[in-house]
Amino acid sequence: MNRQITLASRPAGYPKESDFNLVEVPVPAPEDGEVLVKTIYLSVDPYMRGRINASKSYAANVEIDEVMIGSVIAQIVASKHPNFQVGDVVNAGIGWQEYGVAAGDGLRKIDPTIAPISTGAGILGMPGLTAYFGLLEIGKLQERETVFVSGAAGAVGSVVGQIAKIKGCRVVGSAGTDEKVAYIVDELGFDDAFNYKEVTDYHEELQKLLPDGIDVYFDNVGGAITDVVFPNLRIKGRVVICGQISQYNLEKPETGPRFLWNMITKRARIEGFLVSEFADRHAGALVEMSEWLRQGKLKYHETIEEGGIESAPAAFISMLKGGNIGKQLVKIADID
Ligand SMILES: NC(=O)C1=CN([C@@H]2O[C@H](COP(=O)(O)OP(=O)(O)OC[C@H]3O[C@@H](n4cnc5c(N)ncnc54)[C@H](OP(=O)(O)O)[C@@H]3O)[C@@H](O)[C@H]2O)C=CC1
Ligand SMILES: CCCCCC(=O)/C=C/[C@@H]1[C@@H](C/C=C\CCCC(=O)O)[C@@H](O)C[C@H]1O
Repeated sequence: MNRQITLASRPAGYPKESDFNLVEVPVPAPEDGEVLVKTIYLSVDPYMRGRINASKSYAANVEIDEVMIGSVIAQIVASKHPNFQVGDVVNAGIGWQEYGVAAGDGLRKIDPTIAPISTGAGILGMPGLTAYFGLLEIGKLQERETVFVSGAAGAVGSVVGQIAKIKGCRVVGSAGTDEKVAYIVDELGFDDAFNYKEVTDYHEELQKLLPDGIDVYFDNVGGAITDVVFPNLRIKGRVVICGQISQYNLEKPETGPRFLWNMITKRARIEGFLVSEFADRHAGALVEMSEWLRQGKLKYHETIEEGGIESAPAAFISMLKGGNIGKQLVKIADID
């Protein structure tokens, strides 16, 4: 049998475990052009919070009793596609379930000789690519500039800071615990960082840590931290809107930012993006990122919930509340 997590109810505020159901269905069979995969690691990501709301956003919602949306690192157990063999490891968008059928066309193979396969959902997957394209293409980062990244100890933010260091920049990050602050400074090489839950005056903190101002702000969180970036921008600064996680679980959205006149005086630019816009360049970026990983210029951490498919809701809620360092995954099965 195949165990799946379905959406039971639409959460108000933070999701609860009771917003999800565990159900059992028969394992499906692949048709021509398809593969049957067994999930090894399940990825839980912030964007999933938006997909379980009632109101439509930029992408389709998960309906009640539907399997939760998501991508997995999985092993092929049956193949009816000429390019895939039993045993191959792939990244497949089958959602929160132990087994699933996926179309072979467009499926990304994971090379287990480069790094552990779990990285295909993290530093060598969608979050790593988000950092790469957000910083280099949207942020147009130049050597020796100054960078501030919020959500700096997470899957995306931790890579943003390291790429900025590779480019010779001064990098400051914000994160929600002292352990995370120590991790990004001591392990990842950020120049400085602060715990946004302890610091009360963000403006004063940014003036202290980045006294010459910010060339590129990589925004993963939005809210009060983002508000105070605007007066701290340098001339021609760039604000990259990657995510706004501080707002995803609010029942009533906050107002702001109210410092946008700084965009005029600083002749600055603000731009949102989706990593999927760069899909035709993902493969090339992964080659460069893999090489940085091999050279030790990029490091990563994963927070892995070992409790199987039934623990996916708890891992998702924990990630939304800051329980992860680096990429949050759920281990579903061992690889054969
Ligand atoms: N534009 C795009 O294409 C993409 C955008 N994203 C966005 O990037 C951001 C980071 O994603 P990802 O790296 O996967 O997730 P993370 O690994 O960073 O995990 C989420 C983190 O968000 C932080 N957080 C939660 N609530 C708040 C809050 N109120 N204020 C500040 N921080 C908070 C927590 O860390 P802490 O302990 O520091 O609070 C938590 O660990 C998200 O906003 C996501 O939506 C991700 C992928 C693609
Ligand atoms: C208003 C909500 C903003 C949410 C921003 C965000 O987090 C967007 C993320 C996705 C992202 C990932 C979506 C699917 C995962 C693909 C599977 C994989 O490669 O591992 C990207 O694809 C565009 C946004 O939908």
